[in-house]
Parts: sequence; structure tokens; C-alpha cells
Amino acid sequence: MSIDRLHMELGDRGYDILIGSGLLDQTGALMAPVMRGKRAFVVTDDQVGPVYLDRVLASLDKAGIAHDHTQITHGEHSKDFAHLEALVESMLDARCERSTMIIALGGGVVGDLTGFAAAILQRGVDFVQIPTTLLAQVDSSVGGKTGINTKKGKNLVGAFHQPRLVLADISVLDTLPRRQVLAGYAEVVKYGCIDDADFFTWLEANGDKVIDGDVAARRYAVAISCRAKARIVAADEREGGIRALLNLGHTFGHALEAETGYGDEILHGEAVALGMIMAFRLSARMGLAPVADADRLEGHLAAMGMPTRLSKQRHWNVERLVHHMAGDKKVKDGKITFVLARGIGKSFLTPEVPQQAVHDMLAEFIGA
Ligand SMILES: O=C(O)C(=O)C[C@@H](O)[C@H](O)[C@H](O)COP(=O)(O)O
Repeated sequence: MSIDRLHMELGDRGYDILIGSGLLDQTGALMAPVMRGKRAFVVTDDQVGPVYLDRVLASLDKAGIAHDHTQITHGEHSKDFAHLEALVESMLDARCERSTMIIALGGGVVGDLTGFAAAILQRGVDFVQIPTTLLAQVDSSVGGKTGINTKKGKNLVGAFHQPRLVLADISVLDTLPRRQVLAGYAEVVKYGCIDDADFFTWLEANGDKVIDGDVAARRYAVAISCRAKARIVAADEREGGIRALLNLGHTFGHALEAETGYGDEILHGEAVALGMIMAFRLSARMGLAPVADADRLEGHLAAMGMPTRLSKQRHWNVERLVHHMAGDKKVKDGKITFVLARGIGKSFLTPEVPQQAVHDMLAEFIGA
């Protein structure tokens, strides 16, 4: 089976992003060229491990790579200081060396936590991302953002630490629950909204194939998404400027996640979908984007089966959401830099957003 090979152009920290079916069984051989030693330490979770760990370990055996592994509890709650400490201690217990390759086998939580542990273990060791969710394949495994949540908010502690390789095995998505596929699909749509209106149009025609498991459609969507992300990250690795475009929908989305406690009520990708609709509604309200484009985005997400409205079961409060947003990493001199849009594929950054417009949009969105 052929492999799509993209490259993250970051000089001596550059790396390949490999996309294909059945890559798990080739892990050892594919990562051998970027190994500094002959040992690996695999981190996975209690949902992914039982299904895929053995295949990865067998491929390491085949390539003559010695290995240890550990399993964390799945879910966003594992992305905290306590789990980080436990993970680093387990790496030290296993006598990981500076030349040991850390492997993150799992979704965004495993990737973010493991990547951060790799960033700080012995002041930084290499790691490989093997993302097993659509969200992780199109977004979190690429670009080197690693970290954990704190009581104050999402991803507030972490490091930019680029992986040495990303292996996106499309076939593992076949076992992913539909809700998780849809959550990842939100991040795919994001790339169309940022600067690729043609891709958005393609998604309108083919999104159901991506969600329902058509191999070619999935592979295309993952490749276009990773290519877009790699281009933006290569231009602005540490988010001094345009990388913040990748945060479209996240300022609002992170506030929804904080409000709902990072649990199953709203998954990260669902929060991003809702947040993108909010960003487009705010843009339309400010006269920057046509209402028709906000409707088009919401219509597509709804047609794919994503939540586009907040649950009426919960009492939402505008002030509380604004309070969460004030802790956003894009706040500068007390002002949030928003990712807004002039239309589908025309996103841009601006700190010039009247508080009243944000307030009014949120009030309308929560139905206050
Ligand atoms: O890679 C980036 O840059 C992104 O912003 C991608 C986001 O989709 C991703 O969720 C990221 O982890 C969020 O970063 P944060 O800086 O807003 O915590």
C-alpha cells in the first residue's frame, strides 16, 4: 500500500508526516531512520492499547528495537500535572535514556501529554506521534504543541516540542466511534474555513464519505489538512503571528470546554465546531462576513450530524464564558486576539472586537 509523505519544513527539526493504511505494522521500520538509539518507550491509553499496542510492539521487535510501554487512562482528565508526573516517573523507572525514542500511540490527549513529557524528560528527548483519532491525525499530532490543562484552563502549561515523525494510519480510524470521527471532522472543516474555500466546497460534496469511512476520501482529507497545517506551522512555529489562525473556533471552544469540565458533555472537536460557528456569527454581526457564509458553515456541520447549538439542559451564562475567554493564550495587553473571517476561506486575526459585539453574539447563541 502506498504512503503519502509530507514534510514539515523546520530545518534540522523538520520531519515527515506519513499517511497511509497499515502503517502501524511498519512502525519500527519507518522510525528506524530517525532513531538515535535502539530503544523505544510507548505511551498509549486504556482504550487504544488493548486494540493496537501489540501490533506496534511486534513491528519494533521486527526492527530490532527494544521497548517498554505504559498505559494511561483515556480522556481529557489525564492531561494534568498528576498524570504528567506519573508518566515521567514511569519513563525514569524504565531507565529511558536521552537516545530512547518515546512513542505516543493514541489520540490528542496521549499525544499532548506524551509530547510534553518528552519535552521535559532529561531536558528533551525525541518522540514519534502515532495518532489514532481523526482529530489527532489532522491536527494535534502535527506542529509540536504539547501540554496539559490546569484548573485555569486548557493547554495553559506546555512546550513547543516537535516530533521526529508522524505516522497517520488511516485504517485505525475504522474502529473509532462515530462521535469521535465527527469531532475530528470539525478540525478538517477548519482548514477550509481558514484559507481554502475550494477544500470547503470539496467537503460539502464529500464530507459524508470522510465520515463514513471511504478510504480515498479520508486519506485525501487527512493529507490536505496536514499539508495546510504544516505550511502554517513552518511559517510561524511558535505562534508569533499567522499560526494563531489554526485557533479558529478555539477561543470560544475552549470556554465551552472549561465550562463543561473537559468531559464527555462537549468533546474538543465539538467545541471547535460550535466555536467556529460563533466566530462566523460574530464576524457577520460586525459586518465583516456575509451572513450567508455563517449559514453555510453551520449548514454543513449540521448536515454532517455535528452539534451546532448548545444544549438546553445546561444554564449557560455569557459572563462566565467571557471570563473563561479572558484566560486565552492569544490575550495581549489584556485584549483577546480573535480569529474572525471575511467569509469561508478568508480568516484573519484581529484584537479590534467590541466587547458588546461578543456579548451580544454569545447572548444570542446561548438563547439568553
Ligand atoms: O496547532 C495549533 O497551533 C493550533 O492551534 C491547533 C489547535 O487546533 C489545537 O487544538 C491546539 O492544541 C490548540 O492550541 P492552544 O494554543 O489554543 O491551546
